[in-house]
Amino acid sequence: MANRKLLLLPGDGIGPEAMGEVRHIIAHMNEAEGAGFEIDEGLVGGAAYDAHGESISDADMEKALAADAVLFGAVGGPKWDDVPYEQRPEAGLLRLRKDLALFANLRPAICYPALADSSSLRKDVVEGLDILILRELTGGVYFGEPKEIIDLGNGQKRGIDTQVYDTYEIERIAAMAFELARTRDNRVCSMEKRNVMKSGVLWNEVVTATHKKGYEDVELTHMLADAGGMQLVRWPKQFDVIVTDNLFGDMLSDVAAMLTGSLGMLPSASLGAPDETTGKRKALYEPVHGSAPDIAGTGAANPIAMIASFAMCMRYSFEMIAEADRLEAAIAKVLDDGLRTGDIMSDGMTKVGTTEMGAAVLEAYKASAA
Ligand SMILES: NC(=O)c1ccc[n+]([C@@H]2O[C@H](COP(=O)([O-])OP(=O)(O)OC[C@H]3O[C@@H](n4cnc5c(N)ncnc54)[C@H](O)[C@@H]3O)[C@@H](O)[C@H]2O)c1
Ligand SMILES: CC(C)[C@H](C(=O)O)[C@@H](O)C(=O)O
Ligand SMILES: [Mg+2]
Repeated sequence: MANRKLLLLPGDGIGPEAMGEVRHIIAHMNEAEGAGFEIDEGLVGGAAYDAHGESISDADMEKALAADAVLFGAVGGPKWDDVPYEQRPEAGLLRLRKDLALFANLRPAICYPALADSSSLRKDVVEGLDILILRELTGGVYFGEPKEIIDLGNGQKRGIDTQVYDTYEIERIAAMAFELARTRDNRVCSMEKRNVMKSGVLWNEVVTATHKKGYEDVELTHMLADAGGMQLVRWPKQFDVIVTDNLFGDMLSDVAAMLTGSLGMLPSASLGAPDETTGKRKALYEPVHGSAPDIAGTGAANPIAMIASFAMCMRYSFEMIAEADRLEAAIAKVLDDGLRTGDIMSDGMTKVGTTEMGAAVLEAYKASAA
């Protein structure tokens, strides 16, 4: 039996609720298909803060470093609004990204056929949509120094964040964008704000230079990130792969989420560089959505983003392509059958909660066994 080490970090709010559905899928795969997932668990976010006063412990960081892949739920919520900035729940996620060196965040936005009517945009704008936002994840304004609030002594304070990018950080994400594009429609659009930001000027230069180093078969275009946001809602199907920095990628992927119907639909994969000896990448898989405090505890959360994140985990970390395809097809099947959580509900459909949706996906997965 294959030995596949997975660390589950369910986190806060709807994180544990959505993760519960993935747990059932993993249990089935271990029992019925000999998948050999070896599960460990840890605490992150507010749950970790409540247990030991920090958003992730060194012991759980060690587990994350030792795992083949990490499955992450969501962190945050009003309960922790007043904890010190360094210990806020979100800091646990940022530490995981930084310490595991997960520089590449793949955020696919796919509009399932059954949901073409659920977007706030017209059906013809989103129907058949399949784009990939590749977000740089360990640099930029998220991690640049200085990052502080200073007292100016005249009754004023100054908040400072620093946007920093070095050549190598842009090169490696650009190369990844070109490589991913080759597996898709072979087109990359790079987004920055070179008209305002020096880091944008460098980003544009380095992406262009990287393109010339063996990637000229891929079509490369550039767009200012604000115009990119506009084009994403005007005619998103013009894009294939969008490569952009940490902050623009955060915002543009939430915009892209609404093209698919709901934030509850969007999975993501965060990958590091291949290990020099084993070739394996460190990896963390998480839904794009947060802890959704407004619906946490009500059993209404859509578990599809979390389940689809597990499908990405099988695809990218374990080369379980057939299983990933089957799980994604199972999601499409339950949507075709008319099952909907509240966030994607529309007239004539059957409203279900988290557990019913998760169970239906698992049944559809089981039914697709060869
Ligand atoms: N990766 C993460 O852990 C992550 C990501 C984003 C936000 N957050 C944190 O989550 C907290 C809440 O942030 P927010 O409200 O801005 O964003 P959010 O993504 O938690 O929620 C935004 C809206 O989308 C809805 N929604 C999100 N996921 C859903 C799902 N699976 N099913 C149904 N509806 C869903 C919510 O009910 C809410 O109305 C904050 O503390 C924030 O920092 C964490
Ligand atoms: C929770 C927060 C730190 C995170 C981010 O800003 O990257 C989230 O919004 C995301 O998109 O994963
Ligand atoms: Mg975000």
